[in-house]
Amino acid sequence: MEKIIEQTREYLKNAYVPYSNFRVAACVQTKDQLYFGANIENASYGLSNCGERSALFYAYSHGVRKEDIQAIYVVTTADVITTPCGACRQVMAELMPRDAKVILANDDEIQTYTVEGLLPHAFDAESM
Ligand SMILES: O=c1ccn([C@H]2C[C@H](O)[C@@H](CO)O2)c(=O)[nH]1
Ligand SMILES: [Zn+2]
Repeated sequence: MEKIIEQTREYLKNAYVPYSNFRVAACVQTKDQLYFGANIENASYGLSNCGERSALFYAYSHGVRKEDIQAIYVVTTADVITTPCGACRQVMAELMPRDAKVILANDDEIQTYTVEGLLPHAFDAESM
């Protein structure tokens, strides 16, 4: 776990954050691969993409599918552990298994959640 967090931390430098200056890096873990991403902002702020979604979309773009995913790691340098935004929780509920781990880390601490724990009763394909 610490090794993957260290590798993910390397991607903080790739975050494009001219507006918030808040860097987030993420890593999607499958049985045998790691897919990294970082947050990418836009002058039209609402178009900014979080680190979590960057990593998930990158993994899917390389053929990864829901059942392949074991965990997503999310790394910041914030003083407190920050949890994923609502948009990312909804995307995680669509693209990751409910019991997949969401591992959050800053410089001092690691906290582990699940997709279900962060977004219980999610709206999904079965809801329609
Ligand atoms: O869990 C989070 C929370 C925020 N951000 C990004 C969005 C924006 O670029 C910046 C400030 O909200 O951090 C993430 O990438 N992940
Ligand atoms: Zn988000």
